[in-house]
Amino acid sequence: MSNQDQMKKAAAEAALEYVEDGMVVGIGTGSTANHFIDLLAKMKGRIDGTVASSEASAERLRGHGIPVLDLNAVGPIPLYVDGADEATRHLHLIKGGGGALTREKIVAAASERFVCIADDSKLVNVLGTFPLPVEVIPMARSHVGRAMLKLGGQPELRHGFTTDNGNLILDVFNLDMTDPVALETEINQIAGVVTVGIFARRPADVLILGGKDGVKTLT
Ligand SMILES: O=C(CO)[C@H](O)[C@H](O)COP(=O)(O)O
Repeated sequence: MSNQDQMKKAAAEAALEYVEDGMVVGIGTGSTANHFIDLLAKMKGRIDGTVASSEASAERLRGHGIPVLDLNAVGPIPLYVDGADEATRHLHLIKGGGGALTREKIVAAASERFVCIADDSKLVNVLGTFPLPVEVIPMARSHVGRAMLKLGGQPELRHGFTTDNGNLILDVFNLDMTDPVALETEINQIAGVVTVGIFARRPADVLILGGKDGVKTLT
C-alpha cells in the first residue's frame, strides 16, 4: 500500500469512532471511502444499514454483506462518511473526482453529520487547483460549457464517462474559487447543471486528515 493510501486508511479508521450502534450510515465513493467500507465490515452487525452514494460503493458494501438501504426508506441519516478531492480549513470541499457528486451531495444533505476523510495532501488554502467537476444533462453540455467560459473557467468533457444518473461530467479548470459559497450558488442556477462539485453551502462538519505524523481532526 502506498504512503498516501496508508494515510487515507488511517483517516477512515479514525472515522469509525463516529459510528454508533443502530445507526444508518451514509457512505461516500472513492478509494478513501472504500477503506471505510472495508473497515466498517468488521462492525456490520452493530449498524442498521447504509445508504450508498454510488453503484460502486453499493456493490462493495453488499460484497461485505452490509445492508444497503434506499434513501427514501430511511429518515434523516445520522452520519455520512466520504472523501474529497480538496478541502479547506473552513471544511469547504471539492468533490466529484469519481463522478459521484450528485448522489454524494444528496446523501450529505440528508445527513446530520458529515465526516470527511482524506489524506493531508487534500488540504488547501483556496479551492480550485483540482478541476471542478460539474454534472450536466447531456443536451446542455455545450450551453453549460459556454457558461463556464464566461465564469473564467476552461471546461473539459470527461470523455467516455457517464454518471450513475446517465449524465456527463465537465471538469472545469482555472475557476476563481475564493468565494466557494457564491460560486456554488451561481453554478447551481445554470440550466442543465445537475450538481456542482463544490460542497460549501453544506460543508463537512468534521475533517479527518491522515498524515505522516498521524491523524488530525478539524471541526
Ligand atoms: O468525490 C469523490 C467521488 O466522486 C471522492 O470522494 C473524491 O474523488 C476523493 O477520492 P479518493 O478518496 O479516491 O481520493
